[in-house]
Amino acid sequence: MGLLIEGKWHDQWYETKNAKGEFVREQAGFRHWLTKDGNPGLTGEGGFKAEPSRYHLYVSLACPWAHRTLIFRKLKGLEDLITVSVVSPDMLEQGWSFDTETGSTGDELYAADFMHQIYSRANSNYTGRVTVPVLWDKQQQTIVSNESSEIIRMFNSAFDDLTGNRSDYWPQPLRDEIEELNSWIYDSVNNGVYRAGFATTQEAYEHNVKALFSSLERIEAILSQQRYLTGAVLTEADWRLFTTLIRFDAVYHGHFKCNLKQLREYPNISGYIRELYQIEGIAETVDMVHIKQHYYGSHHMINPTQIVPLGPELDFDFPHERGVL
Ligand SMILES: N[C@@H](CCC(=O)N[C@@H](CS)C(=O)NCC(=O)O)C(=O)O
Repeated sequence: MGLLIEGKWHDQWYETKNAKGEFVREQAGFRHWLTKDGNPGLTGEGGFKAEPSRYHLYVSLACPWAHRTLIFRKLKGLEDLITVSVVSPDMLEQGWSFDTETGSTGDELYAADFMHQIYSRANSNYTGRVTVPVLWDKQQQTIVSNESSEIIRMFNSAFDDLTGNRSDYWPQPLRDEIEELNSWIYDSVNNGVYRAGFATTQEAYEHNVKALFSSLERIEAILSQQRYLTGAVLTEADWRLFTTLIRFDAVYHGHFKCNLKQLREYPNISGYIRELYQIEGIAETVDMVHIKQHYYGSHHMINPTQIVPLGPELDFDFPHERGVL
């Protein structure tokens, strides 16, 4: 685990001392937008037109942020247009690395050994953490974006004219509501589990676990009244939440000590997870072996023995019964 400083790799754990034991997630460094016509998007530069076979995703199957992009690739029928490389579940001294042994693919483009080499290829002087997902442009040989929340918005519409798939997970009338949900769910749940797990003081840990569970109670209440977060329509906000929920009982509950309850104890959240999991193509994006191997095997500071627990036994295939709402 580490970062690049002026293009050189340094093996270094997260700095939490300056923030009273709090884990502070770094802002993503590449923020261009892939668009229908190649015009610039909200940030960064233009020149990234939606075209078949031009873009590549680097993902970890363990990572909830990368998982969002794989879900949108699936939902939007982009599998033939956008190729994928899957990193090794182990993120050790060299950070994310490539192998072909464990359900990983190796680097399909350049046969690199480590993900930091992909970042250096895009910018030989890069300073920052080397994260997944990465959306790579094979034509310009650079990173379009390493920010999942923006990559899923690109996937939501940029390729629609090529695929004819116009399903919309960010519908105009719901955007304000989605933004509001995303905001508190990101802080206390998506990033909240990390803030609990990577905290290095008791106070920071407790603060984050309490905030996490108060948001889970709030989500349980919402989902007891309606099928999805905004009501009857499944949106981006649900998919962003899903990738954290599906990992919860397997890793965040134990490894990150988010253990006031298991999600199995929340009937509405549990049914909701199963419903989303059972949507066509989604189960294939969930890899519990990579998920457990990554977290328990990569964070030495939390789990020095690297032993991966056998349980819990989880079954997301039984009926969700959310149709009654
Ligand atoms: N803002 C990024 C965050 C991505 C991120 O932090 N990914 C984790 C994996 S789950 C990572 O690569 N961490 C490596 C590190 O922090 O050094 C996004 O949502 O795309």
